[in-house]
Amino acid sequence: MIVTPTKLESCVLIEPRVFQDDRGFFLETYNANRYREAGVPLTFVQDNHSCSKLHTLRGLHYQIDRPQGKLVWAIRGEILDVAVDIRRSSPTFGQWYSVILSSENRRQLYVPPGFAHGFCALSEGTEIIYKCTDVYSPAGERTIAWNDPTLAIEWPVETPLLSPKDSEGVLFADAELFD
Ligand SMILES: Cc1cn([C@H]2C[C@H](O)[C@@H](COP(=O)(O)OP(=O)(O)O[C@H]3O[C@@H](C)C(=O)[C@@H](O)[C@H]3O)O2)c(=O)[nH]c1=O
Repeated sequence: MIVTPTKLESCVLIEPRVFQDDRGFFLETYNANRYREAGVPLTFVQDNHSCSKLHTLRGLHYQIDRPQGKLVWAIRGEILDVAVDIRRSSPTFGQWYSVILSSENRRQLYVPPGFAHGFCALSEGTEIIYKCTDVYSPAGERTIAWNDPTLAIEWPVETPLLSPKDSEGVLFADAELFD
């Protein structure tokens, strides 16, 4: 597998080795030993699977009480996946990184704990899987506005399909962040 650091501290892009043969393909989507060496140090305790209509945007999400590291990949269609470093002590605090994850390129993005995460679906019925290093905590959920002017994330659509919660995200400047 190929591991590429991103410009954000501890956030890495992984391209698993894909084995093709007459029957189809095989790949390891997670292997504790190799992913630890790649800079994915924590144990995962929850797996999520979501399906999104074209131009759905989910995010920017994080849990303030139980920060989650997330290993994200697409199994159908493609997304623009976005990680935002919201750790005040980090050298890359306030910076974002985006990458296309698709069922074609098989890339995985590791978004560490202490980051906000979001994505935009670039195809109809886009399905993603992500492993999380901590469990869901509804009371600790926080949402930063996807179109926050300070972060100025370059999204591929101007009027995405949003949940009511994501329509009311708070400004980055007003958000409760990590030390
Ligand atoms: C995230 C989550 C949601 N749910 C429930 C709550 C709700 O009724 C329904 C849909 O939840 P949401 O609208 O929050 O789903 P969604 O907008 O897809 O939330 C996700 O967005 C991406 C960007 C992330 O990074 C994830 O961590 C998560 O926050 O699923 C769980 O039961 N467990 C979970 O872990």
